[in-house]
Amino acid sequence: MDEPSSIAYLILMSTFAYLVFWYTRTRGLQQTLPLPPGPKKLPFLGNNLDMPSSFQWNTFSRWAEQFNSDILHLRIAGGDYIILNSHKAVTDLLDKRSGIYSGSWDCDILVLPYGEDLKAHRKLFQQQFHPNDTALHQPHEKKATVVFLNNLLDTPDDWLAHMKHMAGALIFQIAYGIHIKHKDDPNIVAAEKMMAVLSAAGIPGAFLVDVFPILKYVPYWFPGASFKRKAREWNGIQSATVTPPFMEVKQAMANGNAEDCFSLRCLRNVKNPDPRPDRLSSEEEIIKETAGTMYEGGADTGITALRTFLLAMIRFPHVQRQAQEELDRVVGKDRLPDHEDLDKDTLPYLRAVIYECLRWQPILPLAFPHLVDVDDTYKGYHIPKGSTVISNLWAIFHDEKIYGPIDVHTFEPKRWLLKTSDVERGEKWKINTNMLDPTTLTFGFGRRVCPGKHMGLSSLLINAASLLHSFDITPPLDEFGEPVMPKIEYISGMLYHPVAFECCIKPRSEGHVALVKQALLELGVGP
Ligand code: HEM
Repeated sequence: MDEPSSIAYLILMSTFAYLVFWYTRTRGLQQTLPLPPGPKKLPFLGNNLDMPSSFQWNTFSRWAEQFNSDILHLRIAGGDYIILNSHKAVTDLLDKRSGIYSGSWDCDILVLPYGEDLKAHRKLFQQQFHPNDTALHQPHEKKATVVFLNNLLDTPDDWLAHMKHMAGALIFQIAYGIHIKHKDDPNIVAAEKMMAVLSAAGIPGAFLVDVFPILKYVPYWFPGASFKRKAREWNGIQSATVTPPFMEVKQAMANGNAEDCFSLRCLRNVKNPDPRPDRLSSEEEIIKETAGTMYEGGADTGITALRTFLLAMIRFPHVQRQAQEELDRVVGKDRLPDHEDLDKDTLPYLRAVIYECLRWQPILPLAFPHLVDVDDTYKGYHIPKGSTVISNLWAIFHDEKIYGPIDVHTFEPKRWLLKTSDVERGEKWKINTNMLDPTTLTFGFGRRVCPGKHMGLSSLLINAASLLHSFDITPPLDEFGEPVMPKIEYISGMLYHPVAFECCIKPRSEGHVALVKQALLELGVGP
């Protein structure tokens, strides 16, 4: 061997020896490290019997206290589960180590896309649904809200149906450029059927499999495995829902009369389209699936948030009045609120109300499970590769160290506000930016953070502002004219929404009615 090649050989061998040493050392170290604490595991059964079937976040919080640890380990159906109960643990792992904590389950019944195509889906979102490009969603949000307000004027008791229609119509407009006018539009009917299958309220098993995806491997005949039959049903319905509207866009594009929308923007960039109008190339299939996830990810989450908002407005009338005073001062009575008004410096009280809704009753109390791709260590504990990592957002949102000293179980928007001396503008408050912004938790973490986050928040804000600007929201009256206050009761599920309740939604004045009618005319979106 000549000299240079023997040096190269030596370097190669020492690098190899070092890598072997490092690997065995870290593997050895990891395997000697304990798992995070948690309830005692039974042979074969692990923690299966410890798991409550509802409101799991309360049990996780109790265990965190009992084991004095913000990170817990459970073994359920043979799978490893890591439960994170503090903001620090969630940020350290899911945000800072997002590169290895962003895996996903290939789970049949999950609301959102999982599997190999995930990266392609996210790329399309990044390219064609960018947070700075508000033109793709805000004008449609405004229109959908005005139609919603008008429907409330006509049949206020049907508020939930109107809300669902508004959320569905908005997504169809943005995803496919399709104008949904009637509540029995076949697209909406199909989409609602799809979401009904997913509704955790009706299918506790489905909720459990979302949170504990390993359960999907239990056999069909297993007692309680009815969610598996639902999953089959779901696959068929999902395809029947997302294919027709996408084919409409492809056809309209070929005819040269497609409206600007997410699908069209993506289709324009396709390198290898299938020339047949009723077929899709693999590239087009990915766009179809991605557009489909907009409804799955964006419709029910937004409705859940608005339902909590309405409930809070009924239960806390003084909060409603303060928000209306702010809207009257900033927006006035001659126009409806616009997106430009929704900045946290412009309507700080409204912003505080929305933040408080997101915190008080989190839309997804356990966020979405992530998978860890490799063995890891945290706080001296071993985190096994393949563990499902669950963030207990409920615990974080009710952590007194973060959201105290005002009682964290009380609905109190003032916890978000600081007094200001800007008396000239009539401002009393500004948002306390030192308080942990709930939108950094509500929409998930790291590489998997919700790609519709910007739209989710802006649509929630414009709806809340417009509702309070035009209407008074009060409890229903009984036969003696006495108010019947709805209870603060929630249904345990992946999406956390209140038990059905009634409310009175009345226009604040004739002037407010006229404003809605006028806006409807101006936007050219007659009922
Ligand atoms: C208030 C409204 C919304 C909430 C609370 C919400 C929340 C979430 C959460 C928690 C996740 C999982 C993030 C993670 O794994 O860490 C997610 C993912 C997702 N969201 Fe949203 N979202 C909302 C609105 C929307 C909207 C309007 C759209 C689309 C137009 C959307 C589309 C999606 C999609 C496609 C995913 C899957 C992303 C992935 O798995 O990579 N969401 N959302």
